[in-house]
Amino acid sequence: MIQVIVLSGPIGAGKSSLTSILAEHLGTQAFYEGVDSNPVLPLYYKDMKRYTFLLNTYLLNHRLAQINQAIQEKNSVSDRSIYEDALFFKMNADSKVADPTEFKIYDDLLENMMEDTPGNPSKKPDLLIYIHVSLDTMLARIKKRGRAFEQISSDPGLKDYYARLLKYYEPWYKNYDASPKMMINGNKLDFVTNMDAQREVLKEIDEKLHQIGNL
Ligand SMILES: Nc1ncnc2c1ncn2[C@@H]1O[C@H](COP(=O)(O)OP(=O)(O)O)[C@@H](O)[C@H]1O
Ligand SMILES: Nc1ncnc2c1ncn2[C@H]1C[C@H](O)[C@@H](COP(=O)(O)O)O1
Repeated sequence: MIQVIVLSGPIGAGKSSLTSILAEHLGTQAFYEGVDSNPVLPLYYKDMKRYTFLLNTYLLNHRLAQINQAIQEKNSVSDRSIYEDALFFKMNADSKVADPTEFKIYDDLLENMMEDTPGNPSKKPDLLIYIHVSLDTMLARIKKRGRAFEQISSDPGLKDYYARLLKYYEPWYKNYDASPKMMINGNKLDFVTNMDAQREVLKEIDEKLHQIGNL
């Protein structure tokens, strides 16, 4: 049986942290998006207009390869869904940072790639876990993690970018219908350092997995 769990949520929400906690709890394999090995990401943060299409093409290829691995495992956990890339791209197209035609071509390609085909396993996840955070939490976590190209201290314009990104997340989650979904309160629950909070989050996820019959 194929069971894939994917995390989703804004930058710094805690997706990678919860991915490793959950995979360890379930005794299953974790898949990470490989930020440090992504050659386009640092270029993107320097020049979003030029690199949005290339970054998303790179990510589409990378995430599809990862999905093909993840669907072979039982209850594998991935630290970001493929569907969120379109959210970033759409936001950039809406604000004229990216070309709307480029977005349309990307979006059609994504839809084609994710379409179920007879005789092949579905690439869609079995559960999407969304970590909700406020802008303050998001900014604090980005600062705490300290990835150089994400820091507002070196590029103050990123504050507005992060605020806009957050605004795109709420309707995105509301409209997401590719699989069952659930929301975790990433503001309230410090599942990284507080073991009670961690147990609470894992309990919520176990209950959801039982409910959808995947545990
Ligand atoms: N719920 C949480 N409570 C406290 N700190 C957190 C929480 N989630 C993540 N962090 C911290 O915030 C930073 C970003 O977390 P990370 O898991 O890398 O986020 P993401 O993968 O969503 O970008 C890390 O330093 C991590 O330890
Ligand atoms: N599709 C994307 N467009 C722009 N930037 C993206 C996209 N996917 C990921 N990113 C960025 C955001 C962060 O800087 C890193 C990693 O994301 P994280 O939420 O920290 O796991 O990549």
